[in-house]
Amino acid sequence: MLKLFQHNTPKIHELEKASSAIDVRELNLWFGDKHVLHDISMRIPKNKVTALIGQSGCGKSTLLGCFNRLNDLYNGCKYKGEIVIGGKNINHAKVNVARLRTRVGMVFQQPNPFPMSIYDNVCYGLKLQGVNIRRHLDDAVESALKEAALWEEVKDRLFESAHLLSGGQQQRLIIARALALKPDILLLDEPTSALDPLTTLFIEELMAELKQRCTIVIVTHNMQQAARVSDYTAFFHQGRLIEYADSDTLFTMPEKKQTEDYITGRYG
Ligand SMILES: Nc1ncnc2c1ncn2[C@@H]1O[C@H](COP(=O)(O)OP(=O)(O)OP(=O)(O)O)[C@@H](O)[C@H]1O
Repeated sequence: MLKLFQHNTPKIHELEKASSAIDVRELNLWFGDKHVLHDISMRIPKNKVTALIGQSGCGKSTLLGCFNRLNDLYNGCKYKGEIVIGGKNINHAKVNVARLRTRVGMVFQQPNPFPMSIYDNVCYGLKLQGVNIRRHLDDAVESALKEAALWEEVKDRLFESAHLLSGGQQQRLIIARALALKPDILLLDEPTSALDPLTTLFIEELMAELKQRCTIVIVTHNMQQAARVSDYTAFFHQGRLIEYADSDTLFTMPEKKQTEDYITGRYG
């Protein structure tokens, strides 16, 4: 198995409850009549990278979107069950969803910078929050771009359009935009599938750095990537959680035949 990073990861059952960043309890989700997620219960550990894997359509992105209530945007979506983040059930009707989304940032497959400068992209969320002191914005932009390993490449062109950056730079800019809000959790939905192999490695190394300061949940179709970057991996099939373990165990000694068939490419 290809490994970039040393994981040194405790087995899933050894994790203390206190170390969970996200605690999913009996989550079910429907789009209209279609039952998409079935009785999902799992604890996602703090300051680790957790990968969600499984065949196309098994519900990975939908589950990821549950962690910042993204599915609320779709008519006909309903869900039952709890998702506890920071001690609160985020599925509760009274949760402030805008605030939740600043604590739980999200990065999609296609980099989607706003049509504005690099600087304005990074501080967009902060300005929405009412931060308008120039020195504070400058500091936040510099620090987020440094965390996203982009500062050295853009420090002399902060006021150029973000659309002039390469695909890999744009994806790091989107990560910087999320980091500027100091999220506790970063959700990455196939963040490298539109990028070349070298840029992909660069972003993977960045994840290893970022988990020091926030919890990362990544959806990926790339088994090597999941094995390289994640501490824990959850395998889904048709909306059900089939197996969840530390990545070393899941990729070398899966318990379930279905998991083995998937990771060895026998289906999916
Ligand atoms: N907004 C929506 N409205 C209706 N059905 C949806 C919606 N979003 C997703 N679905 C359905 O829910 C199921 C799970 O989709 P989801 O995108 O979560 O799967 P996935 O595992 O992330 O797939 P992929 O790997 O192809 O991205 C699919 O059957 C999909 O068609």
